[in-house]
Amino acid sequence: MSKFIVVAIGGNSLVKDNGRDSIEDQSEAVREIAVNIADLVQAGNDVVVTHGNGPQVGFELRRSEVASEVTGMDVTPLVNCVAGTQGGIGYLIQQALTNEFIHRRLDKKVATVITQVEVSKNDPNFQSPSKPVGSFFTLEQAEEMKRAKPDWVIIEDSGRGYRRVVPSPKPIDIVEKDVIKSLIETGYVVIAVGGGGIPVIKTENNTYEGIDAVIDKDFATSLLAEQIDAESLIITTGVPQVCVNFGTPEQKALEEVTAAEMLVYAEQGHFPAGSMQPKIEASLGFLKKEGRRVIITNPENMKAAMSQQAGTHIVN
Ligand SMILES: Nc1ncnc2c1ncn2[C@@H]1O[C@H](COP(=O)(O)OP(=O)(O)O)[C@@H](O)[C@H]1O
Ligand SMILES: NC(=O)OP(=O)(O)O
Repeated sequence: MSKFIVVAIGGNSLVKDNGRDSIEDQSEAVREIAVNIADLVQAGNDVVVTHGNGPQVGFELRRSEVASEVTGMDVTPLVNCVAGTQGGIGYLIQQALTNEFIHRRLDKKVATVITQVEVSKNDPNFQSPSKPVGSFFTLEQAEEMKRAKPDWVIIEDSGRGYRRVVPSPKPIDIVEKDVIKSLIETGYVVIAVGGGGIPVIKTENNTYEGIDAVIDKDFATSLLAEQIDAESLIITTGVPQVCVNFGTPEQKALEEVTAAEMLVYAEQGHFPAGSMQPKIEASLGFLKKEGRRVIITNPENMKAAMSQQAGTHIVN
């Protein structure tokens, strides 16, 4: 199999106004990202796209909970909210990329694969929710929500406000990996493991069944990149570079660092759980094989980052 670039799009980078969940805003953000991805494809790279859904899956769940309170309809299980957002965001990316290829007269087809990702029902992360979803709250709003919803777990999210968290088990296997590989080998630009994939567990009969959780898309993306033997992983997020001492007067952006150096920064506590830490851990997992490269940057800088002029580059 030839070498591929896997591009992961952060769920937060698709949201402009966190309170609104506007499809118009998401479409615009996706169209901007599609231009950058099309540049990679036009330059001759085989590209696989993955994306997050943290904000969107929380909005979807909340919509369903509020509708249930008003109408008595059943609340949509979290796993189905993941499936819904995977389809909805996949559609936006698929259409934006297809249109970009039409504009450029590039003979490229795009396919989104509904992807199930296996997790263990015994994963300890089911007991300690850590994945931030949905809106950001102020401290006052968070306290009010905790009083109204005693079963919610709410944490502070990287200095950006307070958010509800849900269980986030580690991905073990990508159920549709062979379908994804075949599509890539046939020349498709594939969108897969959206929202970290739909979490499923293996039953005693060796079949699959959904389980309520949101898998971190950075871990699922790293596993996919591993399983298709990708050469590079580009993680796009809300910042142009990874920093040490983030959000303090001593903040310093990282340009090129080795995996060993990044591990030291991680151990020193520079990367918070639920935001930058999973990206770094997923990157270090992918970099265990020689010759690979991870780039972390924002969508605007993706092209410049490919020629080493932007972003944080992590190498072996
Ligand atoms: N050390 C750090 N360097 C850069 N950004 C950081 C750091 N620590 C936390 N962040 C924050 O984490 C965010 C990325 O996490 P998040 O928004 O949850 O990811 P995603 O883009 O996948 O949705 C960045 O946009 C930034 O605000
Ligand atoms: N599922 C997931 O990790 O989404 P975000 O990238 O939006 O946090």
